[in-house]
Amino acid sequence: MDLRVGVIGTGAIGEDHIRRLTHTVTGANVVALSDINVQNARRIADKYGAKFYATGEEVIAAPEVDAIVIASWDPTHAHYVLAGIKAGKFVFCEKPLATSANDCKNIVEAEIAGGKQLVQVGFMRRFDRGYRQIKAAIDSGRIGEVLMLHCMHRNRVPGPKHTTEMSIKNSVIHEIDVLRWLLGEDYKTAQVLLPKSSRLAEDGLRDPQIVLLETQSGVRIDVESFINCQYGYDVQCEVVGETGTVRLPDPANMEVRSGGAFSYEIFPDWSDRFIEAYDTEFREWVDATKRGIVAGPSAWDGYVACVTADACTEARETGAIVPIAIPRRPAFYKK
Ligand SMILES: NC(=O)C1=CN([C@@H]2O[C@H](COP(=O)(O)OP(=O)(O)OC[C@H]3O[C@@H](n4cnc5c(N)ncnc54)[C@H](O)[C@@H]3O)[C@@H](O)[C@H]2O)C=CC1
Ligand SMILES: O=C1[C@@H](O)[C@H](O)[C@@H](O)[C@H](O)[C@H]1O
Repeated sequence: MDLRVGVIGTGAIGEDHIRRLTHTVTGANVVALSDINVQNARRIADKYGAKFYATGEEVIAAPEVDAIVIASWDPTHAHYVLAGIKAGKFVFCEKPLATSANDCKNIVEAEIAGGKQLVQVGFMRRFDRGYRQIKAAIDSGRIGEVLMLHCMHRNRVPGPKHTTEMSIKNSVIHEIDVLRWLLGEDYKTAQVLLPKSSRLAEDGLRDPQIVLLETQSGVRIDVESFINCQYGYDVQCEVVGETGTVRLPDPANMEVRSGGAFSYEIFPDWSDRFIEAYDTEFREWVDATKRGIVAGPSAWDGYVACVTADACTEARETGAIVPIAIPRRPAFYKK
């Protein structure tokens, strides 16, 4: 039987996930949805044959809904995740799990109190073919012990109402999660450097930013976050080991030789750049949910990412090197 999914938030990625659950992933069906933008949500409900509900809470309570996808704005996530846990339903929550570590802690505690893991966080880079290849290379020992990582996360232009804080809590949070997953260890300290700001960064936005992380074993990481780079969506990652390096491949795209020049298209945003990762993420989520388990990034991973992002925010505000106090992982969240 198909997994019957209710979606909260039908904006850019919410609609894309509805399309993917309907047309790309087998074994699932979007039966209910809600958004405060009622007109757009009704249009999407009609298009995909789902039932429109006036509130997210009604979607969660709907008897025909087995599992929830949350794709509303970041500050709304915690409330809906907690409601999903209370209803005993599986929840896929787009990143970040919440906008504060304290809200994440409440989610983790609620999940533990309920006695069953239900929540997966939308850290889709763990499902990307290139990052998976890097992980396999690291785990095989092919480049020796990892010493350093050089990463880049560039967006062409920021989304509406993007703030300096969001560059880390909404954007670099992807690196915070995926690098921790690649290395299999948590972070120890954070520092944020603020280079000269782009003149195209409006409303006082500090952009670019450089996030420096140190892991518990001493691996050093630099992440350039540049939200206003203008030329395209560009994610890079190079891992330097004792005996070699591995680098994230760019997605396959056509090469053009024309007019005396060689060119290679760079995607404009995340939706095309990571399309295969999102597809794989949802295939695996539907499969695991039908088996009654959480197999992807957990609420614990969302919590640790948020603790780290909060430390980065403090580091940016104070200019200090901030220690990152990662709580001890409960046995409930097996590694
Ligand atoms: N994994 C990834 O690579 C990506 C993740 N995201 C995450 O997905 C979420 C949505 O992002 P976008 O689609 O880009 O934003 P968006 O602004 O296009 O869509 C968000 C939608 O949520 C709705 N909404 C806001 N508050 C609501 C509430 N209380 N109840 C129901 N609906 C509500 C808005 O009306 C809007 O339609 C964000 O949390 C973002 O961080 C977004 C883009 C990529
Ligand atoms: O999650 C995402 C967006 O919300 C965020 O704003 C972008 O910076 C990220 O690259 C994208 O993957």
